[in-house]
Amino acid sequence: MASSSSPLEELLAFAGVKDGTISSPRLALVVLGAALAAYALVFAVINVVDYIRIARGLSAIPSAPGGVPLLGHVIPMLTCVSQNKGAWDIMEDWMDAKGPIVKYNIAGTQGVAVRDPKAMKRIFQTGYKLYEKDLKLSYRPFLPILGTGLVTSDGALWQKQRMLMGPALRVDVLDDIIRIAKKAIDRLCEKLSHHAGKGDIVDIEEEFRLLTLQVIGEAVLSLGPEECDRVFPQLYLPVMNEANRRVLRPYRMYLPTPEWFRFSSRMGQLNGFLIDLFRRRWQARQAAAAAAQGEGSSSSKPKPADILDRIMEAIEESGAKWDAALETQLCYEVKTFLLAGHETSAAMLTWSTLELAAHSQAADKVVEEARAAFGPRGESEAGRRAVDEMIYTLAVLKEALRKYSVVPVVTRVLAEDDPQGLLGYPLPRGTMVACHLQGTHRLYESPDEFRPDRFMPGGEYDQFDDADRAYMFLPFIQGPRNCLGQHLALLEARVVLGLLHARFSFKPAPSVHPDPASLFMRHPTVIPVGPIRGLKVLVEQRK
Ligand code: HEM
Repeated sequence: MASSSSPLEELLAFAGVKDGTISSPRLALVVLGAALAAYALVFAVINVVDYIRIARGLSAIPSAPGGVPLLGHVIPMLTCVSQNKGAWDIMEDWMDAKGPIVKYNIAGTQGVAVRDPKAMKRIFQTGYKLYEKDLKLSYRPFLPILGTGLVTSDGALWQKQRMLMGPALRVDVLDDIIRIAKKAIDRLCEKLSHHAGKGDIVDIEEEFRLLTLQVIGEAVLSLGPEECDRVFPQLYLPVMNEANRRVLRPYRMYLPTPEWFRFSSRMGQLNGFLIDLFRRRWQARQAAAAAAQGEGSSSSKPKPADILDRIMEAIEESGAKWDAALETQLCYEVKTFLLAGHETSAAMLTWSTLELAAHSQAADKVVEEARAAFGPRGESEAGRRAVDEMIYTLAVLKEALRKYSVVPVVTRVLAEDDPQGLLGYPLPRGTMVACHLQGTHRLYESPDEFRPDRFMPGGEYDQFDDADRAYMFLPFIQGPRNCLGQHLALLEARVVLGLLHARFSFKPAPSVHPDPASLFMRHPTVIPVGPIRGLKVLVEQRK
């Protein structure tokens, strides 16, 4: 006859507990297992309670169509790519169907998507401290690169860094940008002159990527074009590519694959390269300051060479100690500038070039402005004032940013309950908020049409209500966390777009782009959003 014992007795027997004496290391396993199970249970209960709290808080908000129990809206998000739509396009469909605010649920993460300018004002301006960066999801794959840099920090650290970095990207550095951008575009034009009129196919999107990286590399670190072309394609670009892959395949962050090891090794080398450069620069500054003091020199400080010099000046003035923590933080900031500052600008230039190829009158106006500022063949240097007068070129760039929303969505997560909430709906702590910049940009008349005049004085943009206007154009968002590089980006792009078109005209290569309609289709998975098949062009000298 089989003996019948209870599960508890069996567990005690497995653990070796006999007659109140402990006789086996199996007990440790049982205790560990029990502790893990208890932890998992508590974790699950907390999550369920939290889920219910957020669901209740969002109950009055219209739900996005297409959700199913448990998975929520995961399926439309995963299947949209097969229709050449991005997750952001699906969100826009939701708002078209349900209004300016909808709630969604992606496998248990509950959020709302909004596109109304009044909601944007709450998120970016009046309530910005409540609406924190979402580091757990959207920015997670980029954290090894951006760390606690400006884009991915919050609270006191962000405030301190913004105060320190802000001035380095404004004011007089902008004059240097014109010179740096002109050199870069002169080099690209020299390269293009070998292809012009020969039927050669040029990957202009890739050329813009290299050019904007050279500009930011020189503006921030005084790197020459050869050094930029040597260091970045080897270390920085592969790291960025892997981070981008991790957005759709987050498991790549954890699996110790050969790519994972290559990523870590390149990160280490890139950090090493930057920190070595910082140390040499800092020591040179200290040595120069000591020499000047020794000579009793009272001459004024030399003009900073680049953005790094300006940041170091601010560090010296703040009295901060140079140590490993400061080096690491500076490394994050510089990588943030590289990341934030080149692909976005390259995407803006690519779309603008594509639209100018399709709108010859707009191209003629850009050419006219560039020749007025830089001379008939772009041979002269131009000052800030002359470039500021290129207002139509600026309108072209803004219209490209509006029509294509290269950053279509930014996400936030509510740090506390927001009783005022968005569009009359209070929101509970923990809600994800998709600020749908693309949705806002489509609240214009005939949004699919490319009309730079919208951004000319007295144009459609100027006609918006005073209270809303600033929140109707959000490529750089708005408020205290707005893009620190926006003036730099628009200045650089005016020089590049203007001089490029003053010298050449472009036509999408028919052999690569046989279907003209697909030229204007946006990439569904990569931010900043570029054309789905890139942009390969034929080049002609402009008369
Ligand atoms: C067309 C070009 C650009 C676009 C469309 C763009 C767009 C944006 C957007 C949408 C944000 C807000 C991100 C968020 O809140 O989650 C942002 C932030 C930022 N951008 Fe840009 N950006 C551009 C160029 C640049 C350049 C050239 C630089 C630097 C040289 C730069 C540096 C930054 C920094 C440091 C932040 C973080 C600001 C903060 O949180 O305090 N950006 N940018």
